[in-house]
Amino acid sequence: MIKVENLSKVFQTEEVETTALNKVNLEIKEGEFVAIMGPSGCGKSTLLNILGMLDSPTNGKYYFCENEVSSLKEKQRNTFRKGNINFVFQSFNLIDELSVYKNVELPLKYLRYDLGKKKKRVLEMLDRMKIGHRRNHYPQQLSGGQQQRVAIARAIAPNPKLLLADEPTGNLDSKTGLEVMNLLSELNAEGTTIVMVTHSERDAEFAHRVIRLFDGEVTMESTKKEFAQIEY
Ligand SMILES: Nc1ncnc2c1ncn2[C@@H]1O[C@H](COP(=O)(O)OP(=O)(O)OP(=O)(O)O)[C@@H](O)[C@H]1O
Repeated sequence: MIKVENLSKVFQTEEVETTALNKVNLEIKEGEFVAIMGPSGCGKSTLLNILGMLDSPTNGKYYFCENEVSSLKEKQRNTFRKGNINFVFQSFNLIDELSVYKNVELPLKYLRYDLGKKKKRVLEMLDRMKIGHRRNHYPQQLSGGQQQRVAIARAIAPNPKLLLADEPTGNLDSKTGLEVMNLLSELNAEGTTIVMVTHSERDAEFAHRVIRLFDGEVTMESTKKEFAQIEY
């Protein structure tokens, strides 16, 4: 599904040049659950943003479902991303002015789902995330775990091929975080490919594979089994 070749990203400001990613090579197969780990500033979010086509690399190639997408213009990238890739963030990123129902409905509106299909899908996703009983609430009236469940419902409503999660449990207590990880794991078992940035060794245990970054370079990839042996 994903192939990245010699991918580099350099941020240039007036005073400094930062190499956030340095010749990264990696492949992610359809159906995988991959965790990206590494110390603060090593390039995890930059990589996730490029995989999610929110940003483009300075050098190198990015193939998504065998299409070379790194050279696409922003508008083309946006079109390509819609329906294919969606995100879950540490800070939930829900729209405070919209109800839970309307938040989940939003991506389907952009994809021009017809009315009946849209309603059915929103209700299905809310039930799936066990938050249907709060559909008329607003984000601020929900707990952190409930907000993240709404955010996941919104992310998966268009049935994306790839779900990208940036520290999805970062703002949650341990028990609620575990619930969210179980939901992500279930979604993965049902076929959604997941790439997740995390600082949590516990959350990484849910992944099939861990990619470790250090100073913008991949330093180690391990399978779940090897990872378990290394860490414990
Ligand atoms: N828009 C930007 N402009 C300039 N430098 C940037 C920008 N975004 C990221 N960087 C730099 O690129 C490097 C990698 O940042 P990135 O956010 O990808 O790290 P990270 O591994 O996700 O860190 P953390 O775990 O703290 O979130 C950092 O040195 C950061 O300062």
